[in-house]
Amino acid sequence: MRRDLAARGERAVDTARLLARSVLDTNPVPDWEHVTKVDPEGAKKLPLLYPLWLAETDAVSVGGSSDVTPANTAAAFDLLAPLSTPVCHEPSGADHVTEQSHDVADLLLVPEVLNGDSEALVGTLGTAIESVREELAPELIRRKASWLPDRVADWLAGVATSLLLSEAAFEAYIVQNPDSAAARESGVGAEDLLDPTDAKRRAMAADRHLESEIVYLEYSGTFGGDEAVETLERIDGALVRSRVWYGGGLANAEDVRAVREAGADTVVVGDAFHRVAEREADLLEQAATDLDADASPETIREWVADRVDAEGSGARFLSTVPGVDDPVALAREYTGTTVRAWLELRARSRRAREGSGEPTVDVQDTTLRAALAPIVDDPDALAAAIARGALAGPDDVVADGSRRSDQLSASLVDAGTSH
Ligand SMILES: CC(C)=CCC/C(C)=C/CC/C(C)=C/CC/C(C)=C/COP(=O)(O)OP(=O)(O)O
Ligand SMILES: O=P(O)(O)OC[C@@H](O)CO
Repeated sequence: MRRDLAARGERAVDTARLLARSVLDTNPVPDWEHVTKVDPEGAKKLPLLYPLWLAETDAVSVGGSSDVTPANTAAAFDLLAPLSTPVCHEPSGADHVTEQSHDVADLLLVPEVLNGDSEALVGTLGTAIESVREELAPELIRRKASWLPDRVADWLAGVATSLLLSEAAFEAYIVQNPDSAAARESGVGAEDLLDPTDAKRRAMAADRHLESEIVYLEYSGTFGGDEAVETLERIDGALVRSRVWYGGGLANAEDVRAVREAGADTVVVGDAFHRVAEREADLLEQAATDLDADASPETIREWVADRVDAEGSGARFLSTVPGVDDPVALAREYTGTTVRAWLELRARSRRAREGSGEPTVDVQDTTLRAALAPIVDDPDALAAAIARGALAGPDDVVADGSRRSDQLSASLVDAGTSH
């Protein structure tokens, strides 16, 4: 009798849960329109004033499928932690999840590939869960409460592991570009690509069986075109709870509109953002040759206007953000501020080296600090972190013990000699 009652109670809870899943939006992943993927690998740089560009996106996701390490992940989080924009962590290996990544990230995104090898579906995930349960969580509890009896500490480690996973959002990837690093890492070959009908069926399985918070159509590095649009249209309306994310090759408003109209809730942009930093490195070098350290804002504005247009990387990145009305004007504004900030930092860094010999830069009353003030809570700390990042050469040890970063587009290490 008691068992009957308990079973009936449980069934009622299940029914309520099912009903809630279908009627209410119980998905903890916000309905973001635009996510920028920041790859921590050293070859992928950040623009010097990355907080300005990233203030336009709804969320940042830190992760990449190759050459990501615990160290470059930590360095990326050091730079991104002070932003007001939400930051997600998308690890591609168990050891990328650390106490720091957990503290800084607003959301843990766990990839599982629906059309790759079993390692990329559940193998790496199993290894990661084991490592959290048996290493990360016990270490954390030992550090925070070394006095706890072993059995209690072990029980708490189990609870902490369950909590981490219950708060995570699972991403069911459909990887459709066999030439991408993501495909190589997840064992997706040409024979594994899915046509729109099969993609929809697996998306439905991910939504209703795996309960994945995100179904991610991934063309990493290339735009999926008509095939992606057709797949999204097929998936659209078939899912109950999962958000649909599209990523791959987005660098203009037209393609963004096409995938959004086809049913993508969120577009993810990676390469187009890192290209802003790539192009910026050359531009700053040129600016240091063409312009005086104390060039007026007007002179800088004209210099930038001659070099930044709709085909430039800044405008292309901003054109992928649905809320940005005039990408060229905004790209000119951000690039102008970057050039001013850079010329100023170079001059200050040179003066500091000539004076005390110390490679430090005072960021008070700088263009850098002023540009950050409206968009973050602690502009002093962030300006100092950026200046430090630009000052740190690949072999420098940063005096205050913070991690080195070679992720910024430009370095002040060798920049103090001209002008
Ligand atoms: C649960 C915890 C603690 C950790 C999770 C660890 C897991 C499950 C990692 C998943 C490994 C995996 C399946 C990796 C491949 C996933 C993938 C398609 C990533 C997308 O990579 P991109 O961000 O596109 O990278 P690129 O831009 O470098 O191609
Ligand atoms: O780098 P791109 O081609 O923009 O792709 C974004 C993202 O889907 C990669 O995981």
